[in-house]
Order: sequence, then structure tokens, then C-alpha cells
Amino acid sequence: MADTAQITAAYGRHYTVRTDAGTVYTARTRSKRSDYACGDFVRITALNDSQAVIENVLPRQSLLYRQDAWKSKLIAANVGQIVIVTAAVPAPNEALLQRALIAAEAAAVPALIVANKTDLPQTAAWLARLSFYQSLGYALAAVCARDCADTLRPLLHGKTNILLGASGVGKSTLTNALLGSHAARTGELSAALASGKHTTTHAQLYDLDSATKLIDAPGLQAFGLHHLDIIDLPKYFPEMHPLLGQCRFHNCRHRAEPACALKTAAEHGHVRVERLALLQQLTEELS
Ligand SMILES: Nc1nc2c(ncn2[C@@H]2O[C@H](COP(=O)(O)OP(=O)(O)OP(=O)(O)O)[C@@H](O)[C@H]2O)c(=O)[nH]1
Ligand SMILES: [Zn+2]
Repeated sequence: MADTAQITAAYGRHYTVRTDAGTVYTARTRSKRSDYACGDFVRITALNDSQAVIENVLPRQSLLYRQDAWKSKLIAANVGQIVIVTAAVPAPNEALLQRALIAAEAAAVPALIVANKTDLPQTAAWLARLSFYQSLGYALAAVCARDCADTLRPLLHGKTNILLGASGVGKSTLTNALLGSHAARTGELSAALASGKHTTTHAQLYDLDSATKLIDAPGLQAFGLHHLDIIDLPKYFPEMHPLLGQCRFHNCRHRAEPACALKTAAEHGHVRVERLALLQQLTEELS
């Protein structure tokens, strides 16, 4: 009998799914299909008490993925908020943050930037840098995951949240702090989580409360954006919105062209030179 379930963990072609009634199965796909993501709602056929087959995927509210020049990778589906976790230590990766913001814009999913490790003295300077992104309209929160993550709770409530960030910023520590002892821990990671030793190797969905879900995803080193169209790129920079369509050439690459509205704005200080440089770099990568 077919049933509806949500994918709570995706590792390669192996999945853990959970039905509305709360039954958890390990699941595989038919044939060699592997284009399912953590957070997907799927139709399954149970084989026995613990195993099921995924038949097909239900329509997605959102799909987050990254793509380099060779392959694309699904990160998660049906996410309502992308929580980009950063920290001053190890040295922050601002390029990764900016690319994650662009991926969020492209997927039309709101982003929340988190500065973790507020207990470290280096965090103040990092927060000052992050205030720029706040000025672009992104939500910003500071937290000490090692201490307690309660300041974050109201910002996550009622949504399916995904934690994205570089390795070592504290995503797993944050997940542990948020889950506490009340959460429904599903899947085989619970033992590793309880032991406190846990390196995330695949996306895993947890319930924070009946209305709130949290996906802990593997640390990102790079965030390929090859799935985007060059022509759309300026749309993903909020500060460039007033300038859309203002370049002389509709297919302007914002580099050598005359009468480029974005270059003019950067020259006059209305757009940060580094942001225009990022746009130009992405344009190059996608060419
Ligand atoms: N000082 C301080 N250290 C923290 C805090 N949160 C996490 N850490 C430390 O940062 C290191 C990395 O934390 P993890 O939670 O493993 O980081 P992660 O982002 O899950 O890393 P990956 O699993 O590799 O993606 C650990 O040594 C944590 O103890 C914090 O609020 N303050
Ligand atoms: Zn231009």
C-alpha cells in the first residue's frame, strides 16, 4: 500500500523516510534514481516493518542545490529558511557566505545569517562585517552554541530550516543545543549525536518541535552556482535591484560594456566594489 512520507536523511542512494504517522523506514529508490533530497515528500511502498521503496516525489515548495562545472548536488527540498552559520574562528569564509546568499535568492528562500561563537573575542569584528549583509535586508543573529542556542529558537519557529556553512563553524554543536533532550531524534545519527562526537556526512532532518524542523547539512567547502543563468545574476544582489534593466545593453556583462549601470553605481559608491567584482566573477564562471 502506498503511503506519504518525508525523507529525513539522504546518503547516496540510501534514504530514511518517516510517514505522517511517525513510522520510520530505511528506503531505496526504484531503478537507479537518486534525485531525491532530504526534506522531500515522497510516495512510498512499505516492504516490511522497517524497509520501503520510494515510488515518486511530490511537488516541491523549494529545492536547494549546488552545481559545479561537472555535477550537481541536491542539498535539501521544501526548506522555508536557509540558516547560514558563520563564525570568526576558523577564519570566516565570506565568499561562501555570499554564494549561499545568492543560492538562497535563486531558490526564493529567505536567509538568516548566524554568527556563532559569540564567546570568542574575534566575533565582534566579524559581526561588524556582517552588518553590511543586514543592511541588504538579511536577518542576522548572534549566538553561542556552546552555551545555549535559545536566542535562535524564535527565529526558527514554524519553519523548515537548513543549517549551511563551512566545516567547523558549529552547525552540529548548534543542532545539539537546539535539540536538547526534548526533540524527536530520528535516524541512525542519534547515537553519534548523543556522544557529542559527530561530523556531519549527510543531510539529516530533525524535529525541533511540532511546528519546527531543522536540517543539519554537511559542511560546505565550495558552493557551485553553475545552475544559475548569467542574465539573472544581478537579481540575486538586493542592492542592485534598483539598477535592473538600466544597463545600455540588455545582455550586459557589467565588465567592458559602456554605460553599465552597475559599474557606474560602483564608481559612485552606491554598490560595493567587492560585490560588483563577485558578480563579474560569477558571470565569468558561468560563461
Ligand atoms: N568557542 C566556541 N566554540 C564552538 C562554539 N560552537 C561550536 N564550537 C566549536 O567549534 C568546533 C566545530 O564545531 P562543529 O559543531 O563540529 O562544527 P560543524 O559546523 O558541525 O562542522 P562539520 O560537521 O565539519 O560541518 C568544535 O570544536 C566546537 O566545540 C561556540 O559557540 N563557541
Ligand atoms: Zn551592466
